[in-house]
Amino acid sequence: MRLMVTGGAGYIGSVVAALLVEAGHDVTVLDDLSTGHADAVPDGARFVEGSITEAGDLLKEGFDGVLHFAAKSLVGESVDRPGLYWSHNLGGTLALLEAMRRAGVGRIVFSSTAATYGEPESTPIPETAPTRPTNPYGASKLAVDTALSAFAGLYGLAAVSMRYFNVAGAYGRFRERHAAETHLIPNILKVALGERESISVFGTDYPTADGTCVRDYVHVTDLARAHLLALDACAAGTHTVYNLGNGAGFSVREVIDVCREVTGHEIPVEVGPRRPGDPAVLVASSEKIQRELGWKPDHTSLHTIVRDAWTALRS
Ligand SMILES: NC(=O)c1ccc[n+]([C@@H]2O[C@H](COP(=O)([O-])OP(=O)(O)OC[C@H]3O[C@@H](n4cnc5c(N)ncnc54)[C@H](O)[C@@H]3O)[C@@H](O)[C@H]2O)c1
Ligand SMILES: O=c1ccn([C@@H]2O[C@H](COP(=O)(O)OP(=O)(O)O[C@H]3O[C@H](CO)[C@H](O)[C@H](O)[C@H]3O)[C@@H](O)[C@H]2O)c(=O)[nH]1
Repeated sequence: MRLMVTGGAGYIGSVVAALLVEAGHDVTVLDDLSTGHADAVPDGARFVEGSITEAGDLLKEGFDGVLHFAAKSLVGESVDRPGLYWSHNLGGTLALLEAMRRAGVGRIVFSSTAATYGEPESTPIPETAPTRPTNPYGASKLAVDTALSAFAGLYGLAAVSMRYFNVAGAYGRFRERHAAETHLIPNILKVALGERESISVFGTDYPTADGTCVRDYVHVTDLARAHLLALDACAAGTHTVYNLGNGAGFSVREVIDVCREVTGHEIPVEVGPRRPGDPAVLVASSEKIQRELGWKPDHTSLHTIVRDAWTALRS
């Protein structure tokens, strides 16, 4: 297929672009490099520097589908600058959807997020759980999911929203490389590399076994493979939502222990206050995508996820 990957110079988009090229697709990456890196675009993919708000002319070249990763995705920043998140994530995506409609591009796979659910009533979280986002980032992604349903119903768009839980690990050289890094695993590994003194643990008074937050870490390669399945399964006039996670939760302290094992570094810890808006436990039920598309995570061991991130970081 001839495919456009928005945000393909970023962490997850670059891994998906690499897998698409390997699978023989004709891939064009559209990325404004606001948080991505031109050298993360895989060999064999064409790179166009630009915004999703200006995708119209490019789309008219003729594409079979779009994989849409481009977004602002820092929860804390979204609380401080909600307008930026609404205009960038919702406004930007609406412009992209209109341009796709005008160009006759009828298929999209979209990066949604566990943040659309907010504080869950129970875990693991299925796709049928209430969506009550607790920050503008999650709200803007949920609004896009709603728009995708409308475009599917009105214009026959084939759309899939992938709700990622905590994405981690690396695929070869393709790794997480954010200038303003907020995610737990890359920040712990910076301590092991000597780029940070210690890791702050945000809260030890949660109602969990060791008092720290529990998250579901999914390997980026497993996550990326799911996109290829979704692309094939897209059906005209339907919008389908899938959760993507490992189905197992690890606490912040458990993650730090695994990072110690993998790196051999003592990783000093500082206990800090809770980070506003962090739910205690977020674990996915990925039963729907396993049942409907036959997806199964291969790299479920946290040790493997951290090892791959560590190897890529040092290469
Ligand atoms: N990393 C996670 O754990 C996680 C979890 C849930 C959802 N997501 C979603 O997955 C997607 C990818 O996340 P990531 O971690 O790879 O982020 P990233 O910041 O590494 O990648 C995003 C890419 O999009 C580009 N971009 C941003 N705005 C753009 C625009 N208007 N036009 C063109 N390019 C633009 C950036 O330059 C960057 O290369 C995002 O939509 C994010 O919300 C990520
Ligand atoms: O330096 C740090 C960084 C994080 N944490 C903790 O580690 C856990 C994981 O935090 P991350 O920032 O790595 O990930 P989040 O769970 O906050 O965010 C992820 O899940 C969200 C859904 O709620 C969004 O989808 C978001 O894009 C995705 O990265 C949280 O409990 C957080 O409080 C620390 O203790 N110290």
